[in-house]
Amino acid sequence: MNGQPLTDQAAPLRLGTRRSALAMAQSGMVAREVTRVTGRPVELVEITTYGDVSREALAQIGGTGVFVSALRDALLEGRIDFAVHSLKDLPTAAPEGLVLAAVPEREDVRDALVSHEGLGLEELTEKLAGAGRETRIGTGSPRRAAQLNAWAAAHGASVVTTPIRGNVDTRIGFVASGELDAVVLAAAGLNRLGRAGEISRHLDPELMLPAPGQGALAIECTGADTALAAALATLDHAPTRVAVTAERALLAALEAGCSAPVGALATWHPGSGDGPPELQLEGVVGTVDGATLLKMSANGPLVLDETAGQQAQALGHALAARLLAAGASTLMGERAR
Ligand SMILES: NCc1[nH]cc(CCC(=O)O)c1CC(=O)O
Repeated sequence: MNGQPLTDQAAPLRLGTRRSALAMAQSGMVAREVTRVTGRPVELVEITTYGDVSREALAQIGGTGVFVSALRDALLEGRIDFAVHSLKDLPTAAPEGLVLAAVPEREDVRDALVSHEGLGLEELTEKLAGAGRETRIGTGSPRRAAQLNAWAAAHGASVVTTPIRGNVDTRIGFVASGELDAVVLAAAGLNRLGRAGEISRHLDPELMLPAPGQGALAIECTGADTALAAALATLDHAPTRVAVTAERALLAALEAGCSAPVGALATWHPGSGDGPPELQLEGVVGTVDGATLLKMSANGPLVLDETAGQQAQALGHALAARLLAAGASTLMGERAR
């Protein structure tokens, strides 16, 4: 064999990551997996992204990869060997010069409520209504606000959604301090931080469709090191990759960014008889005040072969076309073209 010199093989691989507790936790998990499949040590290289330093509301700055661009620059400049992102923070446009080497198996896709006294939405709003006041729920996400407000309207509950930002401690801190009655966070994040015990209730996707790609990670590299790309590819989980492909195709076709009030969830179901499994894609678009929620689903048999990605994209595009025909773009607000 005349592969790379031994010293290179033994050199640590450089994993680029954001420095938040959540990013470090999920990057640490990926690092252990990469060491397992390559036999090489992995060192974490902390990169500060614009999303980490800007105090602007995400709804204002989001949609253009504010958590991602600095990591991609580091990849393209050769300062790191691969990057780990939360898939839901990745813009849908494929970046020049980079490959999505792997989408590992997804964590819990659901959003979670962390509330005063651990109450569920119904009990919480009823209790506070009894005390003569509205329920204040913190979330910086228009998608979550839209669906919370729609739930409140349907249940005759008085809910006020308040934009918040910050890391998990900051957000949960608003509930602990009594400033807010509840906050909504991704269950996957709390699980990966070992803080699942702080979840009061998981929100059923019926009530709260997650963000496209929620709960999944993305491992990105340049592909120049083909041996590394091949090793990373062994961490790919095809059912997850195909599901998030459908969700992201829907998002892309709606021309919505990660900060738009759009939810999507693709789930696998057994096919009929001997047929292939079915991929079901649900999508929601709404107004932040929850006055209108447009919710639709599409499904189709899908074989997990080399055309699976295209089939999933077609499913996402078809659902987007139906949502747009029903007026989705008006709901999301006029977009620059
Ligand atoms: N927008 C920030 C972000 N990106 C990914 C997650 C959670 C983890 C995941 O979805 O994989 C979070 C925090 C949150 O939504 O509570």
